[in-house]
Amino acid sequence: MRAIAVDIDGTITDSSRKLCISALRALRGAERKGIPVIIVTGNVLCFAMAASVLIGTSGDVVAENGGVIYSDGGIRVLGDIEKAETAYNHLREIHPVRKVQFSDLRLSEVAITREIPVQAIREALEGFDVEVYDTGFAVHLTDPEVNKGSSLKLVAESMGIEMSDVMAIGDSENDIEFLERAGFSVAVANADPELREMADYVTAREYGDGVREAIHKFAGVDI
Ligand SMILES: O=C(O)COP(=O)(O)O
Ligand SMILES: [Mg+2]
Repeated sequence: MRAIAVDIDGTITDSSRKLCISALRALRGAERKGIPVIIVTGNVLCFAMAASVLIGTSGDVVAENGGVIYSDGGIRVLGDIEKAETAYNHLREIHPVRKVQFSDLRLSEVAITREIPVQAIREALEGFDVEVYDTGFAVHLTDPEVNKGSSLKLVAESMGIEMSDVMAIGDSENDIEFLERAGFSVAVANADPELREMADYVTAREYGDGVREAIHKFAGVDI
C-alpha cells in the first residue's frame, strides 16, 4: 500500500463531528512511515485543507464529493454548481430546505440540512441532473459527472500513485464510488449497510477507532 485515502465525517470524526484522537494518531503514524494520507470529503475545500494542515497529512485533497480538488499546488473545480443550484431552486418550491453552514464557500455542489427525509428529496428531484447523497451529516446535490472516486484517481495519478496501491476508508453512501475504485476498501463499523456490504474489510470498531484498527492491521503502523 502506498497511500491511505480517508473520509472525514463519521470516519475520522465521531457522530458529533469531533476529530477522534485515535484516528489522528494513526494518520500521523502512517505519515511518519512514509505513507501519504489523502483527505477525501464532502466538506468544502478550505475546511478540508484546514483539516489536512492540522492533522498533518501530506497528500492532496478531494473536497465537495469530488467536485473540487487541491492537486499539484492548485485548486481545480470539476463539478458544475449550476446543475445543483437548478435542482435546489426547484426543491425550495416544494420543501422548506436550507443550505448547510459555509455554503457560500461551495464551488461545485449544494449541501442542505437533513430536516427533510432524503427519499422526499430524491422524489422531488427526479429528472434533474444531480446525484443525491445522504452522508448522515448533510444531503448533497452533486454533479453526477464527478464523485469521490473519479477525483481521487486524478489526485493519486498526480502523486504518482496507482489506485490499486490505495487503501480507502469511509462511512457513508458518498463513499461508495471512492471505495469501489481503491485497491483495498475499508468501512468503519458505524458505516451505512451498503458500504459495509461492498467493502473488503469492515472494522470491528467505530469511527476513529476503526480507522486506527485498519491502519494498524493493513499498513503495519504501531499506535
Ligand atoms: O460533508 C458531509 O456531509 C460529509 O462529509 P464527509 O464526506 O467527510 O463524510
Ligand atoms: Mg463520511
